[in-house]
Amino acid sequence: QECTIDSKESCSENDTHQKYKKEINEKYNKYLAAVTNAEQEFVECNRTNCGCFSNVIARDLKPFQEKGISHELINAAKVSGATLYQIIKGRLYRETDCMFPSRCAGIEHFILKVIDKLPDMELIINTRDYPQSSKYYGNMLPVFSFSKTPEYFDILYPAWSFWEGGPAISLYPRGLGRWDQHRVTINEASEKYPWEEKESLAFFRGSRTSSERDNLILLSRNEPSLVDAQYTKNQAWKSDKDTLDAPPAKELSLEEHCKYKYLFNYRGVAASFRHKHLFLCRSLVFHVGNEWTEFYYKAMKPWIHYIPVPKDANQRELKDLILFAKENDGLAKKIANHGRDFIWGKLQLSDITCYWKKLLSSYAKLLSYRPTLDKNLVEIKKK
Ligand SMILES: O=c1ccn([C@@H]2O[C@H](COP(=O)(O)OP(=O)(O)O[C@H]3O[C@H](CO)[C@@H](O)[C@H](O)[C@H]3O)[C@@H](O)[C@H]2O)c(=O)[nH]1
Repeated sequence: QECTIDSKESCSENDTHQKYKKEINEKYNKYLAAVTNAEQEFVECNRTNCGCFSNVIARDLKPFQEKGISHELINAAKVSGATLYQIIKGRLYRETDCMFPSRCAGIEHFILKVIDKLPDMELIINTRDYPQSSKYYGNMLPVFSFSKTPEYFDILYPAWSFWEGGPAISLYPRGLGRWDQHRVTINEASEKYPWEEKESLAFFRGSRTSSERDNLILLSRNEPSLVDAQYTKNQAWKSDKDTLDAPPAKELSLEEHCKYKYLFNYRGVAASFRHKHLFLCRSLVFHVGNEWTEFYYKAMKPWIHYIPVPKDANQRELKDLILFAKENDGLAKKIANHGRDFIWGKLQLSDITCYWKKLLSSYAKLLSYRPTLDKNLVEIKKK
């Protein structure tokens, strides 16, 4: 039997070490080649008129271009958890009921900012986490959702949590939100913990909304000097089983995340709101999986702005990627700064407003009828 890292029986101790060194070198070379490749292909996007994200609007609206969006299609798109809105003569109207009132408020905040520049239209906004218009079953529906995978037709809009309505945890009892304020406080924390003074640990705190997170939690239990990743409670927590057979960890603020060099981002039910915050720490973001996205993810590039991690990475693969970052500290710092500069410079609150305006203006052009005011709706006014 051949001596390999996984079948160690026929190895002498020296053999195993040599084999491991060879394998890890090959892996590191593969990662370094990926960096070189990404750097050669990378073109900085232009923020003017939300140019970094326009291609997402074009992509999401394209399927509806040929036939346009009829009144019947809008009616069909009234799926559960989705809310009908109308914009008529520069005023915003909505169904009386919204499944998640603070999410609706977080959406309305932005629409009201640009309302006088928008033509008449009606639209269906899904306030649940999960997208609604599958490419594999049912009809193609013009539903607006904050997150999706390539398997959905949903039209992406900037999440409510840029303003309010994000997940409520004990640290943020009114819900994560106010991106403008988090930007300032996390930026301050990043200055308090510059790269050279950060702890050389991989870090994660969050609840078990997806089992994809398990391998990092297990690696942390096996190698606490490399990773500190622990599950916290969420509202669905009933027993230690829900935190992978360990007591729930204490929550740590997003600012406190900045103490650590390597921050992991995982999907939850859909994309996770932690994603944009992690970059502000000027820590290196390890972004796991590439299926679940929000509107701005596509503009960020693997190996340029973050370290891409396969969604099914086992403990060994996770460990190798973290070790790679530790061994290549200058490169790790460069990617961390690049990711931070993107989010700091190109994902400002004004970019969110800009995206909403461009998205709704482009969407309205696809309506094949002139909407008239539905008397059952209520007017939503600026607060
Ligand atoms: O110690 C902690 C624990 C959590 N958080 C933050 O709290 C939020 C919620 O975290 P978590 O409980 O892990 O939930 P997620 O899985 O990230 O998000 C869930 O909630 C979102 C909004 O409801 C959905 O969009 C996601 O798809 C869903 O998985 C995130 O922004 C975390 O960064 C902290 O800041 N410190």
